[in-house]
Amino acid sequence: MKLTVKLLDIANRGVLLHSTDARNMRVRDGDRVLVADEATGKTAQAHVDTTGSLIEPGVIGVYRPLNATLAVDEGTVVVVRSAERPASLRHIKKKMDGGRFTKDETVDIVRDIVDDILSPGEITAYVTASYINGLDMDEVEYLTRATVETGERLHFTRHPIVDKHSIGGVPGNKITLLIAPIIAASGLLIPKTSSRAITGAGGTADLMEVLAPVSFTATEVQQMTEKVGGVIVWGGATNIAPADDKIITYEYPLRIDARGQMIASVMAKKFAVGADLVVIDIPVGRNTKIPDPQEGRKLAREFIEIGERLGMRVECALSYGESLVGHTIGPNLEVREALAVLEGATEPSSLVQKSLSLSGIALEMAGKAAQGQGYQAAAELLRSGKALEKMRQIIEIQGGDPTVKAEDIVPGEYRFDVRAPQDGYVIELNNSALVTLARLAGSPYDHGAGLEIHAKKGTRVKKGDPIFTIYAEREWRLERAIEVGRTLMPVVVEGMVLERIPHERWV
Ligand SMILES: O=P(O)(O)OC[C@H]1O[C@H](OP(=O)(O)O)[C@H](O)[C@@H]1O
Ligand SMILES: O=c1cc[nH]c(=O)[nH]1
Repeated sequence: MKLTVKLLDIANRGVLLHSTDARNMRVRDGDRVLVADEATGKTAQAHVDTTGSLIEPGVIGVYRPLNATLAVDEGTVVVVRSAERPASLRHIKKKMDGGRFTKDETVDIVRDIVDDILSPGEITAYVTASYINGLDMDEVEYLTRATVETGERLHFTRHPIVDKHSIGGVPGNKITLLIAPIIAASGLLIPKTSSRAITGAGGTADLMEVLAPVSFTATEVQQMTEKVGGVIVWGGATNIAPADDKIITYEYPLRIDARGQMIASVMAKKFAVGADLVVIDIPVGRNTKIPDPQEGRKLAREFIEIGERLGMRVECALSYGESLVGHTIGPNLEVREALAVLEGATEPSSLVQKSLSLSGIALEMAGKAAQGQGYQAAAELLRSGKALEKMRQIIEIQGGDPTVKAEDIVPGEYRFDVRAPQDGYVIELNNSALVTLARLAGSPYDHGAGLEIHAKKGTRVKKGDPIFTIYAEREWRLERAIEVGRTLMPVVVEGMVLERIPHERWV
């Protein structure tokens, strides 16, 4: 059918048809059409929305991303016809039924995700099918390679390129803000790209954004890394492994991290930046992604195997994930805590030790420290202030204020202290419930939102002592967090039935 173009500023790969035209073409909402500009021969596939009022029959509303491909002007007459569903939908259905993806099927799916051919619902179906039925090592390798090949890669002349990645799953995991500057301060190159929150209340990209912009092109990432030794940027803005960030967008609401998807997601980003040496942090423990250490060891071997297949040397660290790293959850609170350590604070020991241990492994792998001396070498880079100086250079080159101090970074103005209802010992801090409260308080979008824990596991508390404080930038969010907190009660004080088991509220 020939329709006249009206350009619409809508940010998804779609078109708007008048319901009369749609009916005549036998297409419905959510179906696909092929739009062709006969003058230029350009064609593009798009999802259909229909309307009875926003446009007239004979007109087609072309959304901005589609016009990025079509490049038609307002008023152009284009040919529109119904398009069949992409093959990748059949592959997703196959996984739902327990089948295995072939290499080509994996490429189809990843390409259709990157090119916005698959709708949000269809990508969620892909993530869910992979989450339920899993991926074997070949499927993970295909997925890793396809995720790399559909994006840009960095090519450094200097080697080795070092990188680290946490699979996440433990709240407060702000260690990259320490590890990246320590590694760079040692003279090694670390082009660190991070994702935003997946299952937590603040991904490293969300944290770093407090200090400096995190959206850069692949070329800029390479140039900045070559200049100062390292960066901490948001992978989703770089076109490095573009499928990764799109898939993570649909894992976030469900708070899932499909296992095989996770391995491929992490290893694709490491491979795409040209990493030679990679340290993977695998938090294990209740309420993490890997509750069982045995499962953690298996996952570690799989990371190492995929590294072998792609030519990267990988070492993994199973880390304590039973309770949060440090004492804070949420962007400003976490950045304040990490910056304080760079400035010389020796607490919280969980944050310092985990950061130095992982940095130490990287330094030993790169030959910057003898076996077993990595921790000490990292500690010296921290103690000497070299890591702080390097972090200032990273902040500056990314366009932030290099003179920022920890005390400058403050949490939201609304706060509520959750107090111990009775004397006793804190015997549990439920990670998942803490994340739920932090998200309810507004984290990571409201940088000032989050939690500060005053009494970690094993701490003796008296009736009335504050156990943790909830911060928010908006009063109604604080109220909501308090309300839900009353039922979720993420802290158990010995001898008190504080841990009700409500039906979990997902946010
Ligand atoms: O939200 P959850 O699932 O905890 O994990 C996601 C976080 O873990 C990784 O951190 P890093 O890049 O190694 O610092 C990712 O990049 C992301 O920031
Ligand atoms: O970057 C990450 C971290 C955890 N899980 C992912 O899928 N990607």
